[in-house]
Amino acid sequence: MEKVFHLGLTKADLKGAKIAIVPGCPDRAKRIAERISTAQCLNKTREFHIYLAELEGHSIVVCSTGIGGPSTSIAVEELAQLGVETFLRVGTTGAIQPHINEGDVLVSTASVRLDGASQHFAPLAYPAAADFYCTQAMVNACHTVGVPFHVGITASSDTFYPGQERYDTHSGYVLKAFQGSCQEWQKLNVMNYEMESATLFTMCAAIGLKAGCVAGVLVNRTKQEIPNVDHGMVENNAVGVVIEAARSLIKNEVK
Ligand SMILES: O=P(O)(O)O[C@H]1O[C@H](CO)[C@@H](O)[C@H]1O
Ligand SMILES: O=c1cc[nH]c(=O)[nH]1
Repeated sequence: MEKVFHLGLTKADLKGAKIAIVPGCPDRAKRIAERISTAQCLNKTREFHIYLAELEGHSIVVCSTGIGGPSTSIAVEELAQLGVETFLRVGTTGAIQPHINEGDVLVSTASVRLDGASQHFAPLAYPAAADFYCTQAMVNACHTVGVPFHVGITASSDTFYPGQERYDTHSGYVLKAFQGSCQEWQKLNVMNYEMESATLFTMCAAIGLKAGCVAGVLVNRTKQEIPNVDHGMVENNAVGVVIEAARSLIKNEVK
């Protein structure tokens, strides 16, 4: 098989891996892979840093997606061409409900589609829903790891600033379409904002793949805009959950 366009890998490179852990941040990909086992770096190209590790005797890929839907859709498409069937995103996030604390872990059941890329896979009426079994594995993993967690709906935006209604910007202006949107999502019981899950959930459901998403809370937007929490602690909590979720999916699949 030829190498896929962006990731520059062939099917043989993945050694039969069926599960990918997909963080946004390239540096996080390395830390996750090394926390799982001795890890092999398969490639580093653009925002895609790809590692192969071994979990429960099976190969597992860790591949960063970069920020946002377009690059996420490339990583998912090309990993699927290489044989991956299940995608577990682990990210960071901003909470918008007052009862959620920094460091808590949020498991997304579905996402508000404030992205553009998902509309290249299915019309807006189609839900951005996580796979049930991936979500169940994430929730069970939260119990196993023993972190405070919340389960619910995420707003997933193409932009970090206007789409998440941030006024602490160069212009201070937010397009009318987004003015009041954060309060609307709060009233509709949305837990948080991040930037990839809408694309990930929609494309995976539409093309017959499975996806779940967990995120560590860096900031609670009802209190402040700039995080002042230990990023390492936030990442550790969420990464611990995604690794345990992957472990249980492998064990249950394989038996
Ligand atoms: O920490 P990651 O996985 O990158 O996720 C979140 O952080 C980035 C924005 O700072 C976006 O990618 C958002 O989804
Ligand atoms: O507020 C936040 C924090 C992290 N990532 C986001 O997309 N939003």
